Amino acid sequence: MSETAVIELKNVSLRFDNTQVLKNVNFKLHNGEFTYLIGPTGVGKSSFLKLLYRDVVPDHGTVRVTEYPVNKISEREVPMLRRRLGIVFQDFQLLQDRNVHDNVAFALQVTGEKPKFIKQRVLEVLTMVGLSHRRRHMPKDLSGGEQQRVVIARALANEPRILLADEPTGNLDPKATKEIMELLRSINNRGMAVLMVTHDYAVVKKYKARTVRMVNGKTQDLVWKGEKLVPIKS
Ligand SMILES: Nc1ncnc2c1ncn2[C@@H]1O[C@H](COP(=O)(O)OP(=O)(O)OP(=O)(O)O)[C@@H](O)[C@H]1O
Repeated sequence: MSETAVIELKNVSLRFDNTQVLKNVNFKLHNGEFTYLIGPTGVGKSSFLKLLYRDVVPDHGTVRVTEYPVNKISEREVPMLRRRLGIVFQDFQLLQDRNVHDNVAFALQVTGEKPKFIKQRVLEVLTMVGLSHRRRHMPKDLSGGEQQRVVIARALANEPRILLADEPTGNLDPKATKEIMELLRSINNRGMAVLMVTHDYAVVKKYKARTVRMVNGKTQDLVWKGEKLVPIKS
């Protein structure tokens, strides 16, 4: 694994009205690394992700995503930054009036790709997630796990450097959770960095990877000690 950081936060603080969400946070995600971000409800995990795709800007500190100094770029550069990131949420957010192919194609149309390339790339990413045979189906005719795989295919369409996943298994049963985790791990094995927010301790335990907890506005790296996740001693 390369030691190059694809995400770097330096001394980042973020506050909403009376809530101090992050306090002087330093964090790195390296190229090709898989990392879980865990922590109780309301601690600021989603806000952390929002900082990366410039949905919110920090009060202090710097955020870098690949070559983009996120809090310094102009509005014009935000779409380019976002192309570096594939984003997957818990609620599938597929367009219900378009079939699977067209949902994935949409991500490529908005970035101005040519129809011939779009057709080829959609087939490629749907094959990667094991759903090319379902490309003419409507989202409502797919299971939850299949819908989430379409969302992942859509997130991969523009060849991002990093996949951000906010509770990607949150709405899924154990079988679908297993499929999604195996898919995310295989995407990571092809070299893509993955930052996954989760509440699911069973998932973190079964598919072990670097685990970072958010607590009191800080991030803290954890390690497995027997059956328990404990802070790394600094
Ligand atoms: N746009 C906003 N305006 C004001 N407060 C906000 C805003 N977004 C988030 N917050 C507050 O910031 C804190 C962190 O919220 P965030 O959604 O990042 O937490 P979370 O760890 O992702 O929670 P959950 O696990 O429930 O999704 C919460 O107290 C929330 O109410």
